[in-house]
Amino acid sequence: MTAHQNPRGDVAVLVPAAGAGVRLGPGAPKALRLLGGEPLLVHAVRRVAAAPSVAAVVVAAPAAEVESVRALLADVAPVVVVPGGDTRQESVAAALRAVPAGPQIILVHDAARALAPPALVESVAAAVRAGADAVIPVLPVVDTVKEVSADGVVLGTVERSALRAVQTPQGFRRDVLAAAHAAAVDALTDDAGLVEKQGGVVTCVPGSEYALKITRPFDLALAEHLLATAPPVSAG
Ligand SMILES: Nc1ccn([C@@H]2O[C@H](COP(=O)(O)OP(=O)(O)OP(=O)(O)O)[C@@H](O)[C@H]2O)c(=O)n1
Ligand SMILES: C[C@](O)(CO)[C@H](O)COP(=O)(O)O
Repeated sequence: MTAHQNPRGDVAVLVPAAGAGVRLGPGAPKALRLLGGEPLLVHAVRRVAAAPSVAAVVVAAPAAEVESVRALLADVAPVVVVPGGDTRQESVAAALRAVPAGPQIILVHDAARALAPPALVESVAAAVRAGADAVIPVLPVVDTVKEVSADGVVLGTVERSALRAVQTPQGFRRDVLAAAHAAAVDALTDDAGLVEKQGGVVTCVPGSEYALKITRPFDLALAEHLLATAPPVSAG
C-alpha cells in the first residue's frame, strides 16, 4: 500500500509506537494493548489519518512487531512502518528517515495518546502553516507543583502560573525537525525540546483533555470511559 494518505495534504505524521509500556505493567508492547477492543495504535493512526491535511503516516513499531503492525494497520490507513529504537527519540529519528518526499510539515504524535482528536492534528498543523517553526499543544497545570528531594522532603513550591503540561501531536517545519534531530546530543523527552536546544522558537496552542498520554493502568481505565464520549473520528 502507498504511503500517501491524501496526496493533496502537506503534513506527514510520525507515530512513535515502539515503547514497552513498563508503567502500564506486564503485557504486550503498549501500542498493541487494547482500548475498546482495539490496539492503542489503531485508535491513534485512525485519528491522525482522518485529519484532512495528512498526506502520510510513518509508524515506528517495536522491532519484533514490524510485520504484525503492518498487517494490523493495513485496513486502517496507508502507513509506512519502520522498526523503532531504544528511546523515543531514536524511534522518532527512524520514522523521520522514512518520511516520503513532499510534506513540508511534520507532526510527531505518541501512539500512547490514542484519543487525540483529528481537530488537534489540524490545529497544530495550521499553526506551523501560519509560520511557526515548532508548535506544541499544552494544557494549564492544575495541581500545585513542588520540588522534592530524593528522600521525599519538599525543597520548594514552583510558581505554576507559567507552567504547561505538554502533549502531542507536536508540529514542525520539516527542515527545523530534521536539523534538530541531526544536532541532537542527549536524549530528551520530546521533540520540541530538541528545537529549543537549537535556539528555535516553540509556539503553544491549546491542547485537548482527550490527548492524555496512556501511561499507567488508571489512564487506560480512564481512556475506556473517554472513548464513549470522544469526538467523532471524522471531526478533522
Ligand atoms: N523506545 C521507544 C520508547 C517510546 N516510544 C513511544 O513514545 C511514546 C511515548 O512514550 P511513553 O508513553 O512513555 O511509552 P513507553 O516508553 O512505552 O512507556 P514506559 O516508559 O512506561 O515503558 C509512546 O507512544 C511509545 O510507544 C517509542 O516509540 N520508542
Ligand atoms: C512527548 C511527550 O508525550 C510530551 O509530553 C512526553 O514527553 C513523552 O514522555 P515519556 O518520557 O515518553 O513518557
